[in-house]
Amino acid sequence: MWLFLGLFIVICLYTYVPLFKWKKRPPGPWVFPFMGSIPALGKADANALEFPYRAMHRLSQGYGPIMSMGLGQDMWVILTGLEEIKQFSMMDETVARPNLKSLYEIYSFDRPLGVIFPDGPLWKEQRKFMMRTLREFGLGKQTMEDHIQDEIKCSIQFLREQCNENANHEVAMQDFFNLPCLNVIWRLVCGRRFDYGDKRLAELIEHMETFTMEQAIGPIAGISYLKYIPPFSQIYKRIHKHMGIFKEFLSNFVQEEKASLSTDFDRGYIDSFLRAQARGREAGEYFSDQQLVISVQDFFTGGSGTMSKTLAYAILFMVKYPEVQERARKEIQDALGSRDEVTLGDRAELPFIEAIVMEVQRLSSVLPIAPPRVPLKDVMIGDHMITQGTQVQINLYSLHRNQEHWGDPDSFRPDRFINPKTGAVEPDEWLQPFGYGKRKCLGETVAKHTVLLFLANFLLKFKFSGSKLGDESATLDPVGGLTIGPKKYMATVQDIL
Ligand code: HEM
Repeated sequence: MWLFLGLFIVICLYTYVPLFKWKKRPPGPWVFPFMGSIPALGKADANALEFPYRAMHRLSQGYGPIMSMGLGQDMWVILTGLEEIKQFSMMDETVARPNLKSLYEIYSFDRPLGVIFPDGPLWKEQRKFMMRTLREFGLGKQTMEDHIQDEIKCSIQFLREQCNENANHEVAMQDFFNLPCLNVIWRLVCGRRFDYGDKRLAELIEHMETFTMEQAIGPIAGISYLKYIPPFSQIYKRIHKHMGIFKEFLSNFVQEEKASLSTDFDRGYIDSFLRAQARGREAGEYFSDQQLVISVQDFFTGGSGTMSKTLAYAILFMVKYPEVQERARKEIQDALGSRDEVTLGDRAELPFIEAIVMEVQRLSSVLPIAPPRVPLKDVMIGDHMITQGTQVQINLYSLHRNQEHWGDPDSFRPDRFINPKTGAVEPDEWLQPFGYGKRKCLGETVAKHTVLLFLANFLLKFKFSGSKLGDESATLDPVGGLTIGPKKYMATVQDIL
């Protein structure tokens, strides 16, 4: 009994004392031993574990755009206001990531590699290389568009086959874009694609989603001792196993690509990286095989699921708002005349489609919280100081649901992005699905083009409506963890072209 009590007190002190190193913290809820601010999160949102970003957003409405709270044995700052996020994201001192040991064990050979999680010289060098290489490959150029268009053609055929499989022409659309979007990334990585029937493709998605769609991954990554406590210990082991298989697949693939490297041209990112590796020191310090494997993994975990979940939400909104779907289709038909393929060259004629994509990105917030940061020295944001070493969360969901700015943040209203006088689509600074500043998403252009081209071409070829079987499951509530997407929903798919 005394031993148990003693142990409890030691754990409480271990988790509580570090929280009070920081005396004048930004406003925030009470912090309790062991539990930190979890009671306040639970009070703000009964489903706080499922939707932590929503619980934080609700709390911030009382505490303001810079809020502090205790999570695990650390004090965290949550940024939810546009000015605060902009100021913080533009500083050199705030590009670093916290030391997420459990995450590196799961994700990247026990240390931060790739581009999403490292910082310092490795991140600088590799981010620059990735940016340059993606640009050379044709981000926003014809080669990339050709790849996307070809994948769209394959997936249109695939949807036709699926909807003809049953008399009601119903398809579970929440996962439909997983395979095509993984292929868009696969082409970027090596210039090739998988056949949709290839079992490896479905397996890769399963391994990856064990990580990206796990609700508990945020707490496991951020609170170092959770991996020892059930049920988190089992979850940790499961994700570790799946990501191990995923990395092994990529490692083997990288070795095969190395063996067949041609001297004439780069098939994809892997070839460009291998060529830089062969050039040695003049190319940079960090061109190891493991760095390549995790960079490729970053493309998949950062790019594939985010695009496919955005598209799955786009179709769900089309089902829920048939009048928006009809107006969008008419805009496409008017722009194309007798042509039957939407290209990027048609964009100027498709302001409403662009507005729909923006509104879908705002309401879905498929990556609701950017990966955490840690300032390398004390920084002033607004009137508050964030002390060196404090973990910082940038809550993008909060920007997208800000009541004051949007007025009706929970309504689906693409016209909010259309200028009523000119009819042109206008970006809004409060829409930041790709993050802001020095660590902004590297795949923004690929993602924007992919989502727009898929959606427009699918709306031209198919009409989507609710399930004839009276399936009520088409809710807008999300599932997931780091990345979120719609729950399972059936759509009736009518082939119209
Ligand atoms: C709809 C699709 C996408 C969304 C919503 C999205 C969103 C984001 C966000 C919010 C971040 C974090 C920014 C920050 O740390 O402040 C990020 C980082 C990143 N994204 Fe994306 N992304 C998408 C697609 C892609 C694609 C297609 C790729 C690759 C081709 C990609 C590659 C990356 C990489 C490498 C980073 C890390 C950048 C760094 O830390 O320096 N993303 N993305």
